[in-house]
Amino acid sequence: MNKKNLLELTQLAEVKDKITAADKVLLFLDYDGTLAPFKPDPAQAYPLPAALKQLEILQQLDKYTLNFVSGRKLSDLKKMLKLEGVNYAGSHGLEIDLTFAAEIIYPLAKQKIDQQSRKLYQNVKKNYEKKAGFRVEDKGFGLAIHLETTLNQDKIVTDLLQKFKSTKYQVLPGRKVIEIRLTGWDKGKTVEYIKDEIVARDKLSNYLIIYLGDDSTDEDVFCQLEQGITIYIKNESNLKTAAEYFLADPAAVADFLKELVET
Ligand SMILES: O=P(O)(O)OC[C@H]1O[C@H](O[C@H]2O[C@H](CO)[C@@H](O)[C@H](O)[C@H]2O)[C@H](O)[C@@H](O)[C@@H]1O
Repeated sequence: MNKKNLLELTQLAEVKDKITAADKVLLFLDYDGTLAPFKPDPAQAYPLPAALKQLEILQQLDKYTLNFVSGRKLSDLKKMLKLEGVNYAGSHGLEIDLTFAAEIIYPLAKQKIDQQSRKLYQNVKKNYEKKAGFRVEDKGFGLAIHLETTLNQDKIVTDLLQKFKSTKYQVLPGRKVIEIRLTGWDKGKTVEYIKDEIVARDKLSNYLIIYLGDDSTDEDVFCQLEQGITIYIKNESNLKTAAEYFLADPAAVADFLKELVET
């Protein structure tokens, strides 16, 4: 696994050259594990102040457009970041709030969810809400089933995959979490959608996309992005990723954002 640590000088120089050559940088960031260190309670997982400080500066620069893409609910994501003049995508992009759009965009609004899929979703929710060792987060567009321990995670995932097999929902294992969300949309499609909207609105031709993310749902971006800079935030896991570069943790992300400010 020959991944490049972005905070090493050669890598940084490579990235800075690309930034200098572009008229505009579309900077996309995931939230949990990228800007905010993991906490047992999601309500206590705040962005690192050092990262927020740099984001506030970048937001003021004409060169940058800031976009946040998270598995969290849109309202939750906005509450945690509290940044004005930036684009937000919550629920893995199933709810998108663009600064220049009149309304919230729901990419799968037209998709009909059959009775059987709805029923199963509610049953699974109720079932895990009652179980010790689990915490269920209902985000409307999906469930996050948080696990205290990963001991039985594989077995639970297998069971849920079987249950949701012929439904409108997909089951995605993460770090001590299992996400159940609507099929047909992901963070990769979200980034593509937001990029197209910005490019059309600002008539951009010479732009650079940078995406930073830390988990399996961010891999959809790393795999789908045709051009741009992809950065994996490793945290405590290994370097199994399609991203080109890596950073150690949210503190390293804050350092990288500072480098962007200074470029
Ligand atoms: O797309 P992200 O911004 O990375 O969000 C993914 C999920 O993150 C949250 O859960 C994770 O972070 C929590 C806070 O540190 C932690 O308690 C939990 O164990 C992690 O799985 C969030 O609660 C989910 O809704 C997001 O989908």
